[in-house]
Amino acid sequence: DTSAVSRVDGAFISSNAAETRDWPSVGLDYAETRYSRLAQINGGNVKNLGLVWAYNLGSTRGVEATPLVVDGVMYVTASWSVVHAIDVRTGKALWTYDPKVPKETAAIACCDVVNRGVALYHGKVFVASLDGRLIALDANSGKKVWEQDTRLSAKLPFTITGAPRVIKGKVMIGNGGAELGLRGYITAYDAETGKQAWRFFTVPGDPAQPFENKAMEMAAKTWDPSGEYWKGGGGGTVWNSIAYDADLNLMYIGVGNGSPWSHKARSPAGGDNLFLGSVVALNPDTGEYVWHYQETPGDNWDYTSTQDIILADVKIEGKPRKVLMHAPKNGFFFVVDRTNGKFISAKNFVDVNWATGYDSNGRPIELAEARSTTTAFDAVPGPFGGHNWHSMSFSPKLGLAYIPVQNIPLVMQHDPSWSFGSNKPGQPMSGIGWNTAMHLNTRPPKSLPFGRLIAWDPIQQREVWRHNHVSPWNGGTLATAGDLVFQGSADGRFAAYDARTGESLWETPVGTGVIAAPSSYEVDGKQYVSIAVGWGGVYGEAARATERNTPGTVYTFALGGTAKAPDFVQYQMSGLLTGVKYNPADVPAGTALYVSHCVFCHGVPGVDKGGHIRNLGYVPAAEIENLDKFVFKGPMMPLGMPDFTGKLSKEDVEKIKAFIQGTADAVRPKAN
Ligand SMILES: O=C(O)c1cc(C(=O)O)c2c(n1)C(=O)C(=O)c1cc(C(=O)O)[nH]c1-2
Ligand SMILES: [Ca+2]
Repeated sequence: DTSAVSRVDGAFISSNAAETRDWPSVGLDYAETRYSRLAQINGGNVKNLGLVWAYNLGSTRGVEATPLVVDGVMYVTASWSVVHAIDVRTGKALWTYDPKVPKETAAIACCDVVNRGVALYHGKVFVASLDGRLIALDANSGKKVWEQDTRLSAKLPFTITGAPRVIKGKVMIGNGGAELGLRGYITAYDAETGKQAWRFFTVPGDPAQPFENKAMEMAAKTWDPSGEYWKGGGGGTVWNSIAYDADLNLMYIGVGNGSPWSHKARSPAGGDNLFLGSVVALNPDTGEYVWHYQETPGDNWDYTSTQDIILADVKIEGKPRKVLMHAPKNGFFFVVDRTNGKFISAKNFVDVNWATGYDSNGRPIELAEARSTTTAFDAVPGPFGGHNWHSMSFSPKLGLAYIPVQNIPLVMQHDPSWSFGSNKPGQPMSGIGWNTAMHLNTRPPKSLPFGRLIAWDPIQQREVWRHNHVSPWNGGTLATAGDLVFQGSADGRFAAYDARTGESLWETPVGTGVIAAPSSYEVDGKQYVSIAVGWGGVYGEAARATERNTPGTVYTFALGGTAKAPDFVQYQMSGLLTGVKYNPADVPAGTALYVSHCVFCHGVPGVDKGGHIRNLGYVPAAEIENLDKFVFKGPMMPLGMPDFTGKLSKEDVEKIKAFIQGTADAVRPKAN
């Protein structure tokens, strides 16, 4: 019943946490545990789990949302921030809402046209749209009640992919865009009216202007103004995690990477660059700074700390402690005292080569080569992170966190020729506004890709078990009181594991790669598990691990479910490109242009196999022969492809063609 959302408020979310019959906020509870206390589905019967219904979201790009469910109604988002309200009892739509995001927004979205879900409060559904709006909908009708533009300016590359959270009647939302160049912040809006309550910036602004608050005055001391970081914004976007402790009246935000990535370019004399790569505790009533813990001082590797923050009460050396747990991109698992931000412990959960560990003050012990400004560094983890936004969960019963971890190799090298807004061939995606001040893969990476699900003991700081996946970029996790861990995978399966041992207990194909996290809830006394699938996210644009390409779909499972899965769609790709005429002398210049305009979406021609965006080494030759017709006001613009008119010349396009066909020729197996 959609009217049940009228009962959702802070007390509802807090009391639901005891039994978790509903799933009323994106991380399930304010502590963001993603631990369902339902145990009807358990290790003994999970093999009888079956499909109850599948719902086609009608999307072809990444789906990252966790389905929220209250009283048998599901609220979930698809690509392009489209909201679907679904009746769990029938699997049918109650309403949908399309915020009609302009398609050209895709060009300023670093990481796919994704959305991680909605928030519910007092009869409203809140969604943040890719183009930077926070929208309140009537939960009954799906009609818009209010809308706010959260951007500082429509001219700046603001996007939103994250789910809002409602804390004490205020809707909290940050944004993305630090790859292109922004100053990060989080804003609170009144849930009823949409009126802005407060805004907290995460990095200092233009020193010619007064500081907004004492926290900014403190932060500014850790930046070198000769880098003129405020011109590009400095970064520190709050694009994913927000947790809340009602007793302490503190909310915790995860702060993103530096903009540009290169520390040297951003802050030439060094400095920690607060609050990049930090967890910051704020007063939710006022947005005032309370404390911070910086996990990556002086970020130089796109090491965001926006990964999920989980709050837990644990015993450490016999003493009960209120902690937060965090596994950010930088590869270390952190346990921090959430009352005061004091470091407790950190240990790497994947191999890392930028630091050997953390000292007792919570500072990383770095390796000098990781900051070399003259040589290339095979960063492990790389900018994709040892763990990205794919949600972790925590079972308080077993004391284990379940983390989708990975390595995606990438070599980084400081680019001394970069200046803010420069667009030079070879600067990664600078043609659509990226500002990394790093060259990438100037030589092939030596580290190897992998993806795993690990169970991590935060007290002992050690891995308890691991399950190896075939590829990086697997889905978020759900832990349950039935001692199960649910997770979807890049190769298109949804599976349950024994939460104690990691043993695979059940799995089902879901038609495409999975990146989102599942949720679990009870309707009419029955426990359900739902997962929204849709391959994509930043890695999934250009790479994939399954031959299936089924549209975005929500699958809902229960014991004894017998529904038939929809027909799965095969990924269509042409053979390796052949026959496009080109001048081999154009290949080097074409390579540099391809890097500055095409590579993050289309991958390396003939090497990558395409994600939800096609690899240009595997398209019909006629399309590459007519490449100019695709890059200048081309037919893919309605799908989000940028128009390169005025950015590339006809000659540039010839050079890019040379690179595409030349690379395809270079990788073609030779007949002997
Ligand atoms: O710095 C930013 O503002 C920002 C934003 C986002 C985003 O909003 O999705 C991502 C990232 N950075 C990022 O570094 C990253 O690895 C990433 C992956 C994804 C995704 O949805 O797959 N988004 C983002
Ligand atoms: Ca980033």
